[in-house]
Amino acid sequence: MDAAMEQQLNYTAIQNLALSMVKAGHSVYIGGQAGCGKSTLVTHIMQWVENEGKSVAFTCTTGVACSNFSPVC
Ligand SMILES: Nc1ncnc2c1ncn2[C@@H]1O[C@H](COP(=O)(O)OP(=O)(O)OP(=O)(O)O)[C@@H](O)[C@H]1O
Repeated sequence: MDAAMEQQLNYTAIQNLALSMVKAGHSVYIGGQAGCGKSTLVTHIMQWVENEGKSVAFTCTTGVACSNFSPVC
């Protein structure tokens, strides 16, 4: 994900914190109430990882959960 993409999304402070921690190489648990932006952030983290030339392994506990990530599942 490039800087323009991050700017366009206008992430919240907590989304930016999680993103910066991922970029720093930390393992991050992303949780929160329904609709707070978890899936949006995870999708863009996956895009960022791929843009870094790395592979992404993505799993969900159910098919319904995975349906939120149609571009990758
Ligand atoms: N920083 C943001 N600013 C504005 N809208 C946002 C932001 N992050 C996410 N959204 C929007 O909020 C909506 C809910 O986001 P998302 O589906 O990522 O939430 P979620 O936490 O994964 O929800 P759920 O727990 O129900 O699966 C989407 O329409 C998404 O585009």
